[in-house]
Amino acid sequence: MGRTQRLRQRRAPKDTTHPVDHELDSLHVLYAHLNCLGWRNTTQLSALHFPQTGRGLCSKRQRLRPGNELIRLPANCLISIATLEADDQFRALFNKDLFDKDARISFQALVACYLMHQQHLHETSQQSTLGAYLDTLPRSYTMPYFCAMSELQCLPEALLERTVGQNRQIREYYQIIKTLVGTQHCECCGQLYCQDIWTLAEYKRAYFAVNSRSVYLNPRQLKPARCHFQSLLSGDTNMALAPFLDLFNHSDSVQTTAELSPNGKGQDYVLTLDTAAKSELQPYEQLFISYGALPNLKLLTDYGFYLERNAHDFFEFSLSDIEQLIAQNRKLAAQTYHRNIFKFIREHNLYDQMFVHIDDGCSHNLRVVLHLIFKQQAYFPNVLNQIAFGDVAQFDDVQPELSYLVAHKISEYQGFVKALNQLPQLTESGVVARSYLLECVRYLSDFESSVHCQSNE
Ligand SMILES: C[S@@+](CC[C@H](N)C(=O)[O-])C[C@H]1O[C@@H](n2cnc3c(N)ncnc32)[C@H](O)[C@@H]1O
Repeated sequence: MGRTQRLRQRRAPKDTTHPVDHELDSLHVLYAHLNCLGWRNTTQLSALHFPQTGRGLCSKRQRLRPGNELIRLPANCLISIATLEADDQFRALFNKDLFDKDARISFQALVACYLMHQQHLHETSQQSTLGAYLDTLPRSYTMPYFCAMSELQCLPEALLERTVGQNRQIREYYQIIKTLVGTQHCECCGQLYCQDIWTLAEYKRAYFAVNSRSVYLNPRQLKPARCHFQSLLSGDTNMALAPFLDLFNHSDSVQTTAELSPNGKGQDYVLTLDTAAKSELQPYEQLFISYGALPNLKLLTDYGFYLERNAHDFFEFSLSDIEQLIAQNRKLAAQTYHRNIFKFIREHNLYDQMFVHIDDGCSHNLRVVLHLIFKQQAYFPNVLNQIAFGDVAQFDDVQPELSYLVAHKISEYQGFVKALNQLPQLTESGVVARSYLLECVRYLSDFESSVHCQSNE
């Protein structure tokens, strides 16, 4: 055994593993490719498999502290609007004369097309400039969007709503892309674009690759003065894919900043660690970045994972949750309610932001809505003034109803978990969704216990 290998064996902690061979190969090709583009891996980052998160990044040699740069990637390594605009072959697929102001797509949807375009070049002629990057992308994703139909039937409304929204959006964009590009044949293989190459299944995968791996950019940065795609796009070109940098996983206990910074010749995309739970991160310890102050529902539906005891989590209720509670709870069902109370709440948008937070308690809107439904005795000509300007304490009398609502939700989510457990098998997305539901049950149970602890104090 050589000296390097002995050192490696000594240093790598037992609970991490190196990526498997084919992944290692593609990562090496990517290092080399980025190196040619000017990336110097000054923090000696390396990809490993970590038991909690799967593939992620650590530094092999450096100890990193808040204030240190995590990575400095030359801007020409990013896949941004500048990359798409500079690619003649890709631009030629989109005939400007066919752009329609009533049928636009997001920049994210266009970048997904670019990934498919490069993937096809990579597969058919090995001529993609992004081949090295494409080979490092995950082969599958774990958002509920990719759940089997039988699993979707066991998921709560809040998850389904988002998944259905994503599906609507993806299909709308795909239809527009089909109209623009679909009937063209590929020059190198003769196949029809949307029928054979950019299939809907491929598009979905590419869409979520971009959704879960892109970094934010100021919309004016890296955008050429003349933009072929301008009148096709519905929003800003405020994101980019960042090869290798997109191997950082997310944590709620770090703060990081990202900025484009001049480097003498051009610009670098620099990620800096601002704060972390520890004052120093050791070699081989996983390095995390922050994707934002995101609750678990968003992490699950957009990124396909959730965090246990996520500091940014909260649990949101809908008005129909309260309607269902009334229908199912004998005591509440026996009560009489104002005939138009739900209409009134809907008309005045009082049902927005009805949530509980483990430290902050019940949100103002949820308290007000529970009060209006369960406590307001007379009709309320002046109730909106009271809500906006009145004494908040007057809405404090809803603790029993809040407890019923939380208990109702816990039992509903336990029911969904049970239904998932009864399926003969689960997809990867189904497994992640089931553990997310259990985390929600844990969150709500802890919320309920903390409320009781407070009232006993
Ligand atoms: C930008 S990528 C990060 C690298 C990714 N793990 C990989 O191997 O390609 C984002 C994806 O990583 C995963 N991820 C990020 N943070 C995570 C975490 N804290 N726990 C589990 N998975 C995480 C999710 O699948 C997410 O969609």
